[in-house]
Amino acid sequence: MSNLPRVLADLPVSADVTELCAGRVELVPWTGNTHGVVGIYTYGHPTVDAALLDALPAVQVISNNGVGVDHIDVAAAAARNVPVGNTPGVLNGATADLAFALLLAAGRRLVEGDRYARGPDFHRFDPSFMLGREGHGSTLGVVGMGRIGEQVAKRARGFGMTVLYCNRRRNEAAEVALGATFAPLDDLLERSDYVVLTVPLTAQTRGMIGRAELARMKPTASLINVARGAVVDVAALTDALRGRRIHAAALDVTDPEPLPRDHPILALPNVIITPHLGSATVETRRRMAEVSIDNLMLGLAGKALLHPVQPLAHG
Ligand SMILES: O=CC(=O)O
Repeated sequence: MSNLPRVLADLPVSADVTELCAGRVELVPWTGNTHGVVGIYTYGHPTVDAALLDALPAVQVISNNGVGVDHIDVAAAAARNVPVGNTPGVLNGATADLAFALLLAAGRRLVEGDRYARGPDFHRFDPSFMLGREGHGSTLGVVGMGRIGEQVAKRARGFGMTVLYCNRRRNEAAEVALGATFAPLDDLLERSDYVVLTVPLTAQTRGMIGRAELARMKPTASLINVARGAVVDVAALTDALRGRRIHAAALDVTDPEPLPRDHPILALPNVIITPHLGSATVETRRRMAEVSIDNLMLGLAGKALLHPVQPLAHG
C-alpha cells in the first residue's frame, strides 16, 4: 500500500485522469477496501449519498468529473462540511456542438437516412423521400439558459434562428448578446420548431417535459435532450413519437441510462439516441480531467476548490 491519499473512484478512470493522479493520489475501487479514504472522485455515477459519507468519515472532498451533480447529495455533503467540486465552463462548447448536431440530425432525419442508404431499399434517388424539417430560419427554444444554453443560442444565430428561452430567472446578458427572447415554458413549447433541454436535473426539473408539455409542441417540432434523461417523461415521449404528435426527438441522455434493450422507444424510427456524448471530445475530456483533479487536490489540501458546487442551486 502506498502512502498517497486514498480516493474512492469508479474505476477504471480515463488515461488523462490516471496520468494526472500518478504519484499524487491512490485511486481505490468503489467496491474495494475503503479504509482511510479521504476523497471521492466521481463522474456521473455511482450515487454519493449521506450513507456513503457516514461510512467514510475521513472524506475531505468530493470531485465530480463533469458538471451535473444530480448523483451527489450536495446538501448531505455540505452538512458534513465536505466541499463538492465540478467542471463547469470547460465543456460548454462541446455540449452545445452536440446539441446542434442532434438538432440538425433530428430535423433532417440523418440517422434514419443513414440506415436507409445502407439498406436494401435504396435503389435510386427519389425527390419525394425522407423529407425533413429545416434548421435555418426556424425557431429554437432553449430550456435552461445557463452556460451551455448560451452556447446553443450562439450557434443558432449563425443559422438565422429566432431564439426563445426559459430559465428560472431572466438572463439579460443572453438577451442582449444573443438576441434571445424570454418566454414562459408553455409559450416556448408552442412556438418552437426545436426545443433543446439544457437544464440541470433538480427537484424542479425532474419530469418537466411530460404529456401536457409534449402536447403543446408543434407536430413539426423536435425535442433535443442534452441535459439529463429524467427531465423528460420517457413513456409520454414514446407515445408522442409513436403517434407522430411531434416530428422527432434526439436524446443524448435517457432515464434509465442505458435504456433496457426492449424499451419501446428504441423501435421508433423518429428518435435518435446517443450514449451520453455531450462532452465527449478529446480536448474537452482533457480539460475536465484537469479541472476535476485540481478540485480534488485543492480539497485534499484543505483549500477552496476551483469550482465549488453551491448546495442551494441543486436542491
Ligand atoms: O453529463 C455530463 C456532465 O454533467 O458533465
